[in-house]
Order: sequence, then C-alpha cells, then structure tokens
Amino acid sequence: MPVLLTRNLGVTLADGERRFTLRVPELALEPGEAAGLTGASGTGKTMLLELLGLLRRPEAGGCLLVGTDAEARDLVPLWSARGGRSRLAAARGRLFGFVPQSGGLMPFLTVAQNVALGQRISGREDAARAAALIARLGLGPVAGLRPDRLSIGQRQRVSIARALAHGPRIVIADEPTAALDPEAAAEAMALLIGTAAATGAAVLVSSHDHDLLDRFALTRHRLVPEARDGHVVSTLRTGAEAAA
Ligand SMILES: Nc1ncnc2c1ncn2[C@@H]1O[C@H](COP(=O)(O)OP(=O)(O)OP(=O)(O)O)[C@@H](O)[C@H]1O
Repeated sequence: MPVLLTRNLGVTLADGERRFTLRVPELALEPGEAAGLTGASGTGKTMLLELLGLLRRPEAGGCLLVGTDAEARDLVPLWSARGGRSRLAAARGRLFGFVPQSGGLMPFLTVAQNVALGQRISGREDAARAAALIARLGLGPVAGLRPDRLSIGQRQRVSIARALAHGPRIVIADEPTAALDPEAAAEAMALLIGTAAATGAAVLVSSHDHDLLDRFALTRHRLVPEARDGHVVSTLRTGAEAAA
C-alpha cells in the first residue's frame, strides 16, 4: 500500500503576463521506495515537492493521501478547513523529512543538536535513534561541532540525519547533491537512499543529474512542460512516459 498517493493535484501561478500550471495526474510512493524527479530548470520540481510536502496549497479537487492503513487520509481539504493549517503543520512535521539543496542547518546549533531538532519539533525525542543516525552517516567525530566547521558534504550528511531522525514516512530532497562534487554527490545519494530504506521511509529526490539517478536505479518521474500563448503547463509523467 502506498505511503503517498495523489490524484489530479495541480496548482496555477500567475503574475502579469506569466502563467504557470503544474499538473500531477497521479503519483504513488511505496514505503521504502526511492524515486527520482527530473525536469528542466523551471518545470516546477520545487513546486511539486512543496505541494507534496504540505508546504504549498493545491487547487481544490485534487487528492493527496499520506500515511499507511488507518492513518492514511486525504489532506487537501485541510487547506480550507477551520483549524486546518495547524493540522497540516502537525502532519508535515510528523510524516515528512526534508533535505534541502544547501543543508538548511541551524548555524548556532551543533551537529547533534541539529539532528535532534526535528525530533523536538515533532515531539518525538529519541536520543538512541539520533545517535544511530549520526554513527551511520559517519558524523560521530564532528557531532559537537557547528555547521560552519564542516565540509559541504558533511553538512549534507547532517541534513540527511536530521530529516530522518523523527522517523518520517517520506523524505523529500530538493536537489540535495547540487552543491557537491561527483564523488561526494554519489556518497550523499547512497547514504540518503540506504538510510531511508533501512528506516522504511520512502524518498523522493529531485535532481538534474540523470547519470546519478540511473546509477541508483530510482523510479523515475519527469516534469514535461508545454507552452501555449505564454501559459506554461508542466505535467508529471511517470513510468515509461517519464523515460520517453
Ligand atoms: N507568480 C508566478 N507566476 C507565474 N509563474 C511563476 C510564478 N512563480 C513561479 N513561477 C514559475 O514557476 C515555475 C516553477 O518553478 P520551480 O522553482 O518549481 O522550478 P524548478 O523545476 O524547481 O526549477 P530549477 O531546476 O531551476 O530549480 C518556474 O518556471 C517559475 O518561473
């Protein structure tokens, strides 16, 4: 049973002459699955990750089910329900972990404190789990340091540990390897996918690096844009259509 399932999710943005529509006819992520999201610059990869991660409001009419079995529910109606925003924030904190492109770490906290932060925010403090992630990601020797003392690759590993520390169902990573050299990128991707799989979390990772995605044999999803009179409509293609 998928841990995330969408149907007919969409959003349109307009400013002046510009109009951009993102369409997601269908997307499913299974527990432990690693999926890759590709698409040229400006095709809406970040927007899609924000929609799925409950950071951006989709148009009414779509459906976004997150969780498994009894806890799975359509979260789209919460955007317009009374008190819905705080329930969305709670669901976001509990169900999702985020790995941003540049780490997004708190500069005044140590590595260990950064990793524990997601747990604190979601009310799921678990020192043993945090310590295990720090060890697995090779961060033991730098656990007491602040992020500015680390390499970019180390910071990205802290970001991966932080995203997984509270036991999310889904990890959303927006170009997590873009700032890394090829070797560090491959290492970070292996750790992200391997650690998420070990915890049963699904991962959706956007990347421009097709070779890297191929190397890790991720399920592929691709955003394909079409322009009509200045209105760009970008549609998510999955499976064989994504490879075409
Ligand atoms: N207010 C707006 N009105 C119209 N179009 C917008 C608006 N805000 C953003 N856009 C467009 O939305 C599209 C999606 O942007 P997004 O950042 O999600 O793309 P991306 O695929 O992540 O790009 P990149 O790979 O360069 O990071 C872009 O083409 C952008 O120009």
